[in-house]
Amino acid sequence: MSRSPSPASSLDFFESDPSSEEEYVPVRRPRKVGPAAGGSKKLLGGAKAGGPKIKINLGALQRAKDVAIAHPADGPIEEDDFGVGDEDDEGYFDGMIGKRGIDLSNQALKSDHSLRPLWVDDKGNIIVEAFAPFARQAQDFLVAIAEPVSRPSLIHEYRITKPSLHSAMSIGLETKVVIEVLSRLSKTPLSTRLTARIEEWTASFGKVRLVLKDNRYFLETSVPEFLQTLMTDEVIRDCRVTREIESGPTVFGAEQTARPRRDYAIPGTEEARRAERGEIQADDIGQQGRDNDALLGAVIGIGEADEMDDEDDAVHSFEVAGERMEDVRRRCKDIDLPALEEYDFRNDSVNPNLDIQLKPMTVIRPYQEMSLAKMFGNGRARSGVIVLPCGAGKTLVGITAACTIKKSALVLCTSAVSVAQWKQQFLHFSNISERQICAFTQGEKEMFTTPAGIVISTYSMIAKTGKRAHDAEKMMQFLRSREWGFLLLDEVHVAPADMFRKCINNFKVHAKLGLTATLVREDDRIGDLGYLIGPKLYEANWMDLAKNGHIATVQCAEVWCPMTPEFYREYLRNPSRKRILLHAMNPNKIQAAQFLINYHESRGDKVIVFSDNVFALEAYAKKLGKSFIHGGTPEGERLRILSRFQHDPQLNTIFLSKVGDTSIDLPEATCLIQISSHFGSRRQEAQRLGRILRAKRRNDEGFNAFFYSLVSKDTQEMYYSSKRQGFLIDQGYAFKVITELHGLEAMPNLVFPTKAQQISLLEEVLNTGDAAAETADHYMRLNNGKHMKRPAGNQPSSLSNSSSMPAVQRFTAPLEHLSGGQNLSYREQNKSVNKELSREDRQNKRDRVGGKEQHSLFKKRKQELDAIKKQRATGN
Ligand SMILES: Nc1ncnc2c1ncn2[C@@H]1O[C@H](COP(=O)(O)OP(=O)(O)OP(=O)(O)O)[C@@H](O)[C@H]1O
Repeated sequence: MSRSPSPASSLDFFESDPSSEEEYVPVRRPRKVGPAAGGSKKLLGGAKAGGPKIKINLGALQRAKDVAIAHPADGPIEEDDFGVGDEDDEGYFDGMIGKRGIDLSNQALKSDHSLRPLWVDDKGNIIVEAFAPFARQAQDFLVAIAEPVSRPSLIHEYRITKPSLHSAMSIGLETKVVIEVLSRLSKTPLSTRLTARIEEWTASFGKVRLVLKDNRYFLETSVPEFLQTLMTDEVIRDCRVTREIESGPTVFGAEQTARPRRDYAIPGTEEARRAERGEIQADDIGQQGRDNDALLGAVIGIGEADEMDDEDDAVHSFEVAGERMEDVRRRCKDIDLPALEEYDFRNDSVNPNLDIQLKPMTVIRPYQEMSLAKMFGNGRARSGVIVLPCGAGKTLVGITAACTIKKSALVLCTSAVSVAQWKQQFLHFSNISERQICAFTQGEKEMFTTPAGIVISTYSMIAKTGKRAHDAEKMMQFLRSREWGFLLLDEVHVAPADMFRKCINNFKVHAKLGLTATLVREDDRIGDLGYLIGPKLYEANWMDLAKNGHIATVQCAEVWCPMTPEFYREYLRNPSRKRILLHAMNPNKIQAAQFLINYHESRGDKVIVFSDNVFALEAYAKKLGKSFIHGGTPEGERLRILSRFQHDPQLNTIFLSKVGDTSIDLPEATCLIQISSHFGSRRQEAQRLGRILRAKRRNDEGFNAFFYSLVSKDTQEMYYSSKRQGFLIDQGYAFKVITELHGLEAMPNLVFPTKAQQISLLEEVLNTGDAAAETADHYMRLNNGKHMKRPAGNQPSSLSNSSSMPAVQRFTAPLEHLSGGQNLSYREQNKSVNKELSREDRQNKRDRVGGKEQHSLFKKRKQELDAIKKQRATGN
């Protein structure tokens, strides 16, 4: 089977069967094609019981994720199918997968291994044969106990980690159940090392709780040794609050920790409707979930999980300082006594109830119900994170959680647009009245007047430091002074950023729920969510949701556009800042964009073209006669363009800068073309794809949405592009490479058809100042979000059909301006990549002074000076 990019050379694949093996070979650069790739053909699987030793290379499996293994039982799978031996390629998949591989060399297969779907190694790496019997049940179980690493069509990967086991414990699974079920699903016996590790990692989970009572936080445990550890720990001791009358820890009765069963239905579910009609009693509530557990137990041969045995005799507790919450949580995690946060909202008589419920017409979907069942599984509200794909309805999940808890709630999101959307959705899906819900943004600063209510704000608004306006300060005091039943964090992956952490720690909150589609950051802080918010409670499988019509099925393609020789020559010669502009403005790319827009408009699609580079955005849009929106487009014009895109059959394509990555709900859009993007951000790629996942037509027979990334060949864009795709590939999306667009050259009105025109474009690009993205985005930032008059002759004209290049004014600006990303309240980029680029840039500058090659005499002198400096520094 071939591992090189698909030879697809035209758009024919639109019409082809998406399940066709030939068409969906995973797309990878032919980095290493040679003897190693086609090397030895050792036996990999299909062994007899007790047969040969097994060694699987995960990195290689990654490459083979979508290679169809049609009949695994029919014969041995050969290493070549997985590209084993192509070791040099490993670094290519950095960050996507454990590179070490899964080693089962000391394990013998069980006699009925073909019935069991899992390969499990002693480090907790798991490979699932998604085509095997019981694979479905196995995956439901794995989602609860392990981290999904990659879930393409046939081979899935998971990894057991400490946080993933804590998530499992937090939703009520027991250590022995985890081991028992894993062992039964595995083709080989579990190693003692792994079982010991699972036991060790779960031993103390759930034994320590962090509880908010009367505006004071307490650490609670029923295990005396843990109490001892906590009270003697240096950090925790430092966070302890001792009051005169309570010098020692307080002791409560057993009822404090008893785990109740859920005896209320989650609003919006069939169960809730049946309970309302009196068809089921309190005792039967939650039975469906228990039945499912029993069914899994029956399939794998064990009984229903026992109730957690934590009803000890007494609970010891001591107070910790509210303002030291982050330290307490982090320290508890570090000493392996993670503090569980649960809220017994039904028995909270201190905080007033909020009269909120879902409107009768609101019906939540099965996966939304499943995620909420994890949060409310034992009758209390567990703090944690729910991960659902873009467009899958996270807002309704959050609203339903608020309707279940029925206490005052604080909702934080990333922008003022999202605040407005959340408010509107609360009013749409629930019975909350305008009096009970308010927004806290630059423009709105009201407080609710009822005893309980909802406040929606942004992370930046809450995290703001320094002097605030009087009304904003009053609002903050109001927020800080009270207890909140529920803190809802939208796009929770932003929360670990330094400036936003205080949003979590600033308030007295009982239950926290984080929502996100992409639990990824390009730094390593995503793990902090575990102690900042709580464990991951649920993560949906994108492909399953697409199969069931909840999100659209998307065909993804990367279109390789060769650089014209003239552009490439300049690309090689120029520093990286200019290079970005050169590969974005490559005439072949502009033509490819024109061709794809025409093709999709003629099919009746609505097209969004994304460009982070605002200079390119304007240039493309004007040249192709399309509307565009970026940070500098006035609000009224933005709304007008968006509304026309939705309703006007004459306006079928819009160009969007980064401002459209999130929070723009355009269910009409069915095709996305990305012409320039912000380095290697996997999250941005997923969020952009999210714009078409909610396509209105998604349930039409045979409907596909389309996602293209236009990449200038042999430039750094290719590297970033493959990095960006990492997250989506792990969700099961296959990116097809298109190397040629048939019919492009014959297209009437093709832009830049002659060499002379291309060279004139090149001249314009080269004459453009380094801060080529000087656009209204920049003005927005300078003017603190308010619009500012642009210089004469450089007015944005979003609807302009002029074919001229945008007027440019020269001024200096940092590299980020080139991406149009400076207008976001939260930016994420691969720091190491940026460092590399600026280092390269500095080096280029050093070598070139005033655009000319530095004279060798200066170079030599510089080397001498460097040597002297070094000598001085080392004292020699
Ligand atoms: N159960 C449901 N019933 C009806 N409509 C729903 C349901 N769940 C979600 N929706 C609708 O689906 C659309 C997408 O939902 P939402 O905006 O909450 O997605 P999201 O997951 O927050 O996406 P993103 O991550 O892109 O912001 C909305 O129009 C919402 O009203």
